[in-house]
Amino acid sequence: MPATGSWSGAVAAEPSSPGASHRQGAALVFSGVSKIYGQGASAVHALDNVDLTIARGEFVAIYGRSGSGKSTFLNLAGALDLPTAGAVTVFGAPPTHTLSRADAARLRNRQIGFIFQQYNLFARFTVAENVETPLVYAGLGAADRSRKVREALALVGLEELAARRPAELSGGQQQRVAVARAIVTGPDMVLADEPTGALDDDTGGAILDHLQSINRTLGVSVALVTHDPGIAERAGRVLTFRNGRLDGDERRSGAYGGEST
Ligand SMILES: Nc1ncnc2c1ncn2[C@@H]1O[C@H](COP(=O)(O)OP(=O)(O)OP(=O)(O)O)[C@@H](O)[C@H]1O
Repeated sequence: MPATGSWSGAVAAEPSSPGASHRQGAALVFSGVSKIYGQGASAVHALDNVDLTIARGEFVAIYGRSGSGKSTFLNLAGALDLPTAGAVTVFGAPPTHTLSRADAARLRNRQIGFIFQQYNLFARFTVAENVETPLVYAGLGAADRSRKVREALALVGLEELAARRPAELSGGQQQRVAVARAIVTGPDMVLADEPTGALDDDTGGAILDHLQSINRTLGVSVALVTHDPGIAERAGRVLTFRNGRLDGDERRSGAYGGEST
């Protein structure tokens, strides 16, 4: 595979829009994907020749020890970073390394929702304003934004807290705001990096329940990074990484997303 680790600048075809024919087929394809940070003696092979496909509607745990390559996987899957070699394809769009930065940003905004361990909310914005942010980037009008924000907050049970600021919320409530922000644009896939890592078991379990509900009722694919086996076993499929290699691919019936695979 040719080295692909920078934005080519070439203007790729417009990524598919939600509701288009990509609703059938793969959510995510990794073909011979490697990621090397640094060069020479200090080079770190964070991902090593990874091949995998995640189908539309799956709920997948990305599992492995610290340093196994989980976050690197998520960054490549979300077109936040590029592989050093190989190709990453998201919902049938051209491979991420062929997209311009603008096309990659559009792909992220339209089709991918991100959730992080530390919530990453804007402290000075209200709950509603935080959830509204991706809709502003998407160019929606004020009335549509307001309706979608209300719907997303209702999905996570936070309508009453719309006017508060993040510092006035519990950790679990802040993560529910992050979930609402991740789904407000109607993405096809949610990528979550240790979303329960900062929460106690019960509160974290409630976040997983929200993600399950989004997966089941909206058909949104979910890829959730965790180093916690108890969380991984709730997913319909567990992809285990070890030293940058895909070391296991286990499907479970009856778990989240288990029926759809
Ligand atoms: N920007 C970077 N520069 C250099 N090395 C990096 C960079 N990001 C990650 N790495 C290295 O790549 C390897 C994989 O890191 P990654 O963050 O993907 O692992 P992880 O499984 O998510 O770990 P954790 O569970 O601790 O977050 C590690 O050895 C890490 O030190």
